[in-house]
Parts: sequence; C-alpha cells; structure tokens
Amino acid sequence: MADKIKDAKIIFVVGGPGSGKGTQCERIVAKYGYTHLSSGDLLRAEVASGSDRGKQLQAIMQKGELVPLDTVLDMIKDAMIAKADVSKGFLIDGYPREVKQGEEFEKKIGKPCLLLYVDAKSETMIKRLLKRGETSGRSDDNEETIKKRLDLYYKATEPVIAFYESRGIVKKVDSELPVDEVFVQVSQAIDSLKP
Ligand SMILES: Nc1ncnc2c1ncn2[C@H]1C[C@H](O)[C@@H](COP(=O)(O)OP(=O)(O)O)O1
Ligand SMILES: [Mg+2]
Repeated sequence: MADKIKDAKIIFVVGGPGSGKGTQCERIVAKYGYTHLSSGDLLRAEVASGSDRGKQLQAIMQKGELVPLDTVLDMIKDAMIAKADVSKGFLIDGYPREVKQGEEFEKKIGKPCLLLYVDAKSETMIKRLLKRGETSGRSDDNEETIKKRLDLYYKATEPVIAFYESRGIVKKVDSELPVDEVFVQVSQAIDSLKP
C-alpha cells in the first residue's frame, strides 16, 4: 500500500493563508486529475464530525495555532491510501506548515517532486480572507485570528520554502495576478515535471 503512494507524484502546495492555494488546486484537479488533499479541510471535516478529537482540534484552530504533527500526518496518509489506486498524483495543500512536518512526511510517506509556492502580499491575503470570511463560515477567518495565522506563516512556513529551494524543487507563482493568469504559471510548473 505504502509503495503505491511512493510511486505517485506528490506536490506540496505552500503559501500564506488566503494566498490562493485552494483556488489553484481546484484548477489543477480539473485539468490534470490529481487528488487534492487540503490539510485544513481534512481537519475541519473532523471538527464537523463532532468527535472528541474534533473538539480538541477546533480549540487549536480557533486560536490560529498548529495542530499536532502526528494528527495531521495520519489524516493525510489515510486519505492518500484511500485514493492510491485512482490517483495520478497528489496535491498536498497547506502542508508542511513547518520544516519538521516536511521531514516527517518524507519519512512516513514519500518525497515531493515539486513545491508550488503560491505567493501573495500580506495585505492581499488579509483582504481576501476578510472577504472569504463573509461567506466561508470558517471560525478562523476573522481579523484577530488572521493576524496570528500570518505571523505563524512567516515564522514557521517560510523556512519550509527555503528548505526545499536547496533541493531545487520550488516553483513560485505570482498570486497577486488574476486566477487565470496564476494558473498559467501553475500549469507551466506542472507541465515541466518529468513523467
Ligand atoms: N489570484 C486571485 N485573485 C483574486 N482572488 C483570489 C485569487 N486566488 C484566490 N482568491 C480568493 C478566493 C478566496 O475567496 C480567497 C482565498 O483563496 P483560497 O484559495 O481559499 O486561499 P488558501 O487556500 O490559500 O487559503 O481569495
Ligand atoms: Mg485553503
């Protein structure tokens, strides 16, 4: 089972909150048939289930903090195994949030062939998140939590990008542009992957 996943293409999609990761992943799924796994969506599904674990997660996420590493990784791995037979590749959206998470992922699952860095300015991200918050129902899309999430992003997640730069697998896309134009850059990055 784990072998099947190891042979699959794995793409890490990294960027700040509201940078446009989910939006671009949706496009990738439509064009390339990859499986999209958003760590945040998996966690929010657990919260919605009302389980005890979900209740603990809810409290952490509401504060804008990171959920324990093993919890997220197990959820991603289970979701990958469930799709291993039908998937051409995996988009791992919003993970790793810190370098350690990337290291653990590689130990337990496999190596990414690409890190797609969805880059936007912090003012842009704040504006988009506040707008998204009007309809998303996400308890972390409020001004106070957004600020904490951004701080944590710059402190913990930007080092992830530097870590994979050194391996030469980072492709940065300019997510200040309209969605379609960002996707042109995304497509170029994916098309340049070796088969
Ligand atoms: N390139 C772009 N231009 C304008 N708005 C964008 C955009 N990419 C995403 N958005 C909008 C859609 C959402 O309401 C909001 C956040 O996007 P998202 O895909 O949910 O971000 P993320 O998954 O990185 O948190 O911004
Ligand atoms: Mg998202």
